[in-house]
This record gives sequence, structure tokens and C-alpha cells, in this order.
Amino acid sequence: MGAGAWGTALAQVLAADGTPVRLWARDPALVATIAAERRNPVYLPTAALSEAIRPTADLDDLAEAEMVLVVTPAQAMRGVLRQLPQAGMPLILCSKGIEAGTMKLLHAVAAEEHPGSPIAVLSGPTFAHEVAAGLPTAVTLAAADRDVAGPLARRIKRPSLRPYVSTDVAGAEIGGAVKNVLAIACGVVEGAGLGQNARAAVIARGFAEMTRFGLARGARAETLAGLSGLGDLVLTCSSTSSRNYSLGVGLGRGEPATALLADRRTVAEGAFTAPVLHDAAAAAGVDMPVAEAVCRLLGGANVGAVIEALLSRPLREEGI
Ligand SMILES: NC(=O)C1=CN([C@@H]2O[C@H](COP(=O)(O)OP(=O)(O)OC[C@H]3O[C@@H](n4cnc5c(N)ncnc54)[C@H](OP(=O)(O)O)[C@@H]3O)[C@@H](O)[C@H]2O)C=CC1
Ligand SMILES: O=C(CO)COP(=O)(O)O
Repeated sequence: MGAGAWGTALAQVLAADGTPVRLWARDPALVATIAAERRNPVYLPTAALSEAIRPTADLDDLAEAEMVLVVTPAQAMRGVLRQLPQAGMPLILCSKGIEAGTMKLLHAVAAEEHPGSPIAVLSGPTFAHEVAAGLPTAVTLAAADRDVAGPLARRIKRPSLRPYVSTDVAGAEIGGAVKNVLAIACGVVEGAGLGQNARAAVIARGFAEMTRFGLARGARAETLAGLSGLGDLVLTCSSTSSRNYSLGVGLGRGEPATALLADRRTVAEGAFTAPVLHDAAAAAGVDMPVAEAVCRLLGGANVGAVIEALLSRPLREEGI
């Protein structure tokens, strides 16, 4: 569900061995193009798509699915799930974010919308174009019940896609959501020309923030230090292939957030997660200065002033 870069790449890797996959997009014109050209020219132009992928614009076509991978932008997930037939099939959530307004993690959103469905989360360091190209990738596949996660992991594993099973759903989700905000911060470091020491500092102190917040929301430390947390943080904090990082580069150069966001069709989830994270961290009594700085920049604050404020905070002991 969702034929952006990630949904298309997941369809491609799962269909590579001939497994039939329905790929749902809300835009019938894009569905027609994918069917005709065997390519997704808007979101994943480089991949020649498998014949086993059958695109559709009709959510009813998913009613018979063995499982549904949900890959819409995080803020769109509830609305789309509401339209999906209640067929009780497992839902694997692949989006990264926290719902605005409710501050709920996406597994909680899915459980409210589909109370009869087993729910799992797939998250990790996974640039879509690499997954679609069949490059080796490892992910966390988390479900509260190991008897749900284990069979799903075995069903989606492929020669190039290696899922690691976890029962820490909150941990898997929080890593993916928070790293997007931190990737923006690392992009700012590059855009503002602050150097590689600063980037390493943001990654390390950002990881401390992710851990503080995660522990406060019931995540396990080892999950945050795993593929879906630290692994994804390292990936997206060091590459312009990351949309969040690229957004940060623009912010660091002093370009206005409104213009940067208006210019892009693809989603940079960190821009939506940052304000929610700000509120959720405040509600949990957790200090997140790097995430807070990203929020201020997205709100139009001056880059130099935000960096100076970060660096002039009172000294503290290292650690979580
Ligand atoms: N790209 C990646 O490498 C990875 C992405 N993710 C996560 O996956 C999720 C999706 O990202 P990605 O595929 O890259 O995003 P893209 O920007 O590539 O595509 C977004 C997709 O979502 C659709 N969409 C937008 N708004 C809505 C809506 N309100 N209802 C239904 N569909 C909508 C778009 O359709 P339309 O064209 O009609 O607007 C498009 O198909 C995000 O949460 C992201 O963080 C996770 C891992 C890797
Ligand atoms: O989540 C991702 C890789 O794991 C993709 O990162 P971006 O959304 O920043 O491109």
C-alpha cells in the first residue's frame, strides 16, 4: 500500500522470485503508467519492475492478500488504513513517523483502525533504490508476539533482504522516526559547513536523545542500538541519498524551509516528525536539544543563532 519509492522497492524485492505482489497507488494515472512501462517514473525511475507486480488503484484488490505492507507517508496512514477492507490479514508497517495530534506510534494507529489484524513493523537502514537493485539489506521486523514476527520474517526474507526478528515494536518505530529528524540536523551541519567533527557529534548526541526518548516511551536500549535505530541513523546522517539529510543541507545553507518543502514531491518525514517529537518529548519530560534545534530551523529561525544556542548550553556529563 503506497507506490512511492519505498513501497515500489519493497514490491520489487518481494516479487523478484516471482511472488505475486499487488502494488496500490492512490493515483490511477501512476498505476496505468507502472502497468504499461514496468517502471515508476515518479518515485523510483531507475528500477525495471518485475512482471509479478500488478499495480492497482483499488484497495478492495488487497482484500485477499496474504499480508499487506503499509508504506504511505506516516501522516497519511490512518486515512488509508480506514479505507482498506477489514480482512484480518497481517499488516506490516514500513513508514517512519509519529502521528501528529495524537502523538501515537503507527502500530497504535493501525491497531485502532484494524483491531482484527496482527501488526508488525519493518524498519532499518534501507535506501529504496538499493533495495530495488537487489543490494544486501538487513532490517528489523518487530511484532509484539514472536509467533507473528517469526513467520512474517520467514515469508519476506529474500537472498538480498535479511530480516532480524524483534518483539520491541515501540523501539523499532522510535528509531526510524527520530533518525529522520537527526538526519536533517546532520544535513544542516553539511549545508552550514560545520565540518565532520560536528557531524559525528550530532550523530552521537542525537543517538543519546533517541535513546532517552525511546526509553521513556517503553523501547528497549538494544533495539535503539540496532538496525532500526543506530543503523538507520548512521545511513541517513551520512548520505545525500537521504531526503531528510538533503532537506537539512538546504536549511544549513540558509534556504527557507517553506521553499525547500514546497519544491519537493517526495516525503521528508523528519519535517513532519520534528514538531510532533518536540511535543512528545515535552510530554515525556525528555530533553532533546538537537531535535529542538531542527524544529526551530523548520520554523524559520536563523541557522547561526540556532547553532550558537546549541553550543552555549550549560556543560553536562556525557551519557544518556
Ligand atoms: N524511500 C526510502 O528509502 C524509505 C522510506 N521509508 C518510509 O516509507 C514511507 C513512504 O516513503 P517513500 O515511499 O519514500 O515516499 P515517496 O515520497 O517516495 O512517495 C510517497 C507516496 O505516498 C503517497 N501519498 C502521499 N500522500 C498520500 C496520502 N494522503 N494518501 C495516500 N498516499 C499518499 C504518494 O502518492 P501521490 O503520488 O499520489 O502523492 C506516493 O506514492 C515514509 O514514511 C518513509 O519514511 C522507509 C524506509 C526507506
Ligand atoms: O529511511 C530511509 C532509509 O532507511 C530513507 O531516508 P530518507 O527518508 O531520509 O530518504
